[in-house]
Amino acid sequence: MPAYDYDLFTIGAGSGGVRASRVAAAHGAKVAVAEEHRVGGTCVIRGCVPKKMLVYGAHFAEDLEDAEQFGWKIEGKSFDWVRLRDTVLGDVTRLEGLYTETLESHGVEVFPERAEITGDHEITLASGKVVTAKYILIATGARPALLDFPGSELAITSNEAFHLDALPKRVIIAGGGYIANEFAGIFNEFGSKVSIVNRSDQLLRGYDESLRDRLLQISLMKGIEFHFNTTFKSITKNDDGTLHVELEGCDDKDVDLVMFATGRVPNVEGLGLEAVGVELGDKGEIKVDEYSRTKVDYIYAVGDVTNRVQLTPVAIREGQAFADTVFNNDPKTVDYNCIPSAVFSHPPLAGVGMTESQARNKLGSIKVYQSDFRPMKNVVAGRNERGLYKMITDAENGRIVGIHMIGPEAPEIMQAAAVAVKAGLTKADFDATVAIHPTMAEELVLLK
Ligand SMILES: Cc1cc2nc3c(=O)[nH]c(=O)nc-3n(C[C@H](O)[C@H](O)[C@H](O)COP(=O)(O)OP(=O)(O)OC[C@H]3O[C@@H](n4cnc5c(N)ncnc54)[C@H](O)[C@@H]3O)c2cc1C
Ligand SMILES: NC(=O)c1ccc[n+]([C@@H]2O[C@H](COP(=O)([O-])OP(=O)(O)OC[C@H]3O[C@@H](n4cnc5c(N)ncnc54)[C@H](O)[C@@H]3O)[C@@H](O)[C@H]2O)c1
Repeated sequence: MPAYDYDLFTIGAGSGGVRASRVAAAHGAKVAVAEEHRVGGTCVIRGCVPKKMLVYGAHFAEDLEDAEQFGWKIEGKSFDWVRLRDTVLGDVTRLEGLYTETLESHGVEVFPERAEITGDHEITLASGKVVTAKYILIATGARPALLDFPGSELAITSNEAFHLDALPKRVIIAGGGYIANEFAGIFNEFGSKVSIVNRSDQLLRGYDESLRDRLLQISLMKGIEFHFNTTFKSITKNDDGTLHVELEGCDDKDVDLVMFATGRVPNVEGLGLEAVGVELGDKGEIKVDEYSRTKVDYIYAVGDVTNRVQLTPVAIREGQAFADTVFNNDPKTVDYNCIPSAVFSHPPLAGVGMTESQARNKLGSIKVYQSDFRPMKNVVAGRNERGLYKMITDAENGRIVGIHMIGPEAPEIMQAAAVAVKAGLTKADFDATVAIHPTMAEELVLLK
């Protein structure tokens, strides 16, 4: 047996890499991790966490507006983007410190630099240092996909959105998925004129059709513009520094900012994967088996770089399962069935299990229960915005196969409802549960 410098070398200290490294070290392994940007990865540094803080900040716009109906007179209110931006960035730095501390307190050595595989069991760091490891874990995540057309380099991505010097008066967001809808809500609440430009006529593919329609309706009502079946021809800079955007499918637009939110591509380039025999799939993702092992028996990969489900809790589970399997002799796989998810749009939406059309195709005979209601707070505020909850059951046995919700706090409510769906409960189990009144969540046990 050759002697290696480390039992495990992890490339990438994001959601998957941090969990895997920490747990492997707790199981007694000698572990090092390399991070080329900042410890914490996408989710902590420029994803879920700062995004959610901006969503909170943005929502005050509506709360302050609604407050008047509840008797509050708020004079001279104004919004300071730089103050919010710096508060968020400050908290991100605090979290980065905590993640680094957790790694170090578990005895994981952290290299703040890029790493590449340069030979069998061999990793070379940007500084030139060469180390060896018995196992290598690739947890390099993904990066924003960029569109390619004349002037496309003038656009930003979510990476830059957290650092803007000023809010754009007018912004075009390309794409119709998670990031496009979340940032459309954020910018719109802050007062920017938002236009979503989407190449297809579908938003948020994979979510239940009724929720997608409802989000579109409400977003239009809030003043967000949508241009479907529209593509980019060019972006040029006007004399005053604003951007002229030529579009195919709708009129040209002059805006202050264009942001691409058109998916994410796995970070596999320049890692030396081909040379050691790691196999890639059609989208450039690392191909792995159910234990996250690549074609090379000592190289594993977890998280977005494998393009299974691009969500932080999934990357974390994959990292945990890898560490338990390899370093605790406790083979574990991740169960991808019934993963709940949410879009932190305004209002947010959330889903678990099959959508109505998926269930109809798969099961044939289904029952759909739904509640289309105006939350009490919206009624008092005079806000004409309705929530929609849907439950899809297998008509044969009443088992719930999907729950879908749009409305205030939908993701918070969904986390608990997802336990019931995962556990295979039936509509009758929900009916047997006494409501908590008055709540929005009680709609779930009162569905007709
Ligand atoms: C704007 C945005 C919002 C999001 N919101 C949510 C949300 O609300 N909920 C949710 O569940 N998910 C959300 N996600 C997705 C989530 O962030 C990812 O699924 C998750 O971070 C994936 O974790 P990972 O460990 O695979 O990769 P990452 O967290 O991306 O970590 C990979 C790390 O590897 C580093 N790296 C890459 N190559 C190298 C190299 N050669 N050497 C050294 N280091 C390297 C990178 O710098 C990075 O830090 C969001 C993503 C974005 C972009
Ligand atoms: N709340 C959350 O959990 C959350 C939030 C943000 C991001 N994420 C994760 O990050 C991933 C990336 O987010 P996203 O919004 O960039 O991706 P997405 O897959 O949700 O949406 C991508 C959008 O871009 C469009 N698109 C793709 N290629 C295009 C092209 N060449 N030209 C024009 N349009 C194109 C698609 O039609 C789609 O509407 C998500 O899939 C998700 O897994 C999760």
